[in-house]
Amino acid sequence: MSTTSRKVLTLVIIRKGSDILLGMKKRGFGAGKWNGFGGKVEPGETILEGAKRELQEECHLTSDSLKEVGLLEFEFKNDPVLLETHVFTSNQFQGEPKETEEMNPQWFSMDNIPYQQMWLDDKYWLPLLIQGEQFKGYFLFEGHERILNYDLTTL
Ligand SMILES: Nc1ncnc2c1[nH]c(=O)n2[C@H]1C[C@H](O)[C@@H](COP(=O)(O)OP(=O)(O)OP(=O)(O)O)O1
Repeated sequence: MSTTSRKVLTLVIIRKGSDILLGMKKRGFGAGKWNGFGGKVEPGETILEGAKRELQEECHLTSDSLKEVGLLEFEFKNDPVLLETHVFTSNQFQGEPKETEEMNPQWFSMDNIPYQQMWLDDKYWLPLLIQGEQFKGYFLFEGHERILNYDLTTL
């Protein structure tokens, strides 16, 4: 099936020293997985504004220094919607992470990232983000637990 529409999403990975902040998604798409914070960009906001808003809404942190480091496209077999996901990171933020209705935030050591409970693609690109690389990728899923093919390049 060919793509007929695109959804623009954000994904924010906050770093602090040798730790990264992930949230356990409590409901909706990707529930039960650890992930960065983010979601759909709303009409009238820029992608960066959407990333900042989702970070605030999902774990109560603010950051004025989010940097876009990755662009990931996700497709699901037999689903015409392509998810265009803009990945941001920062090690500067204000506030303390707080649980919300959507996410339960937790710091993880970069040596102990819970890849087994994350989206399967994360193990390919998250190490690049941690190393300070910029990247672009495409992942074709069958269901949520199988990658049929992918392409990932550093920029
Ligand atoms: N495959 C994969 N790996 C890593 N991260 C993601 C994916 N697919 C994804 O969708 N994501 C990320 C991108 C976004 O940050 C979230 C999904 O956002 P979602 O919860 O659908 O968007 P919201 O706007 O918060 O949704 P509602 O408000 O409608 O609940 O996962």
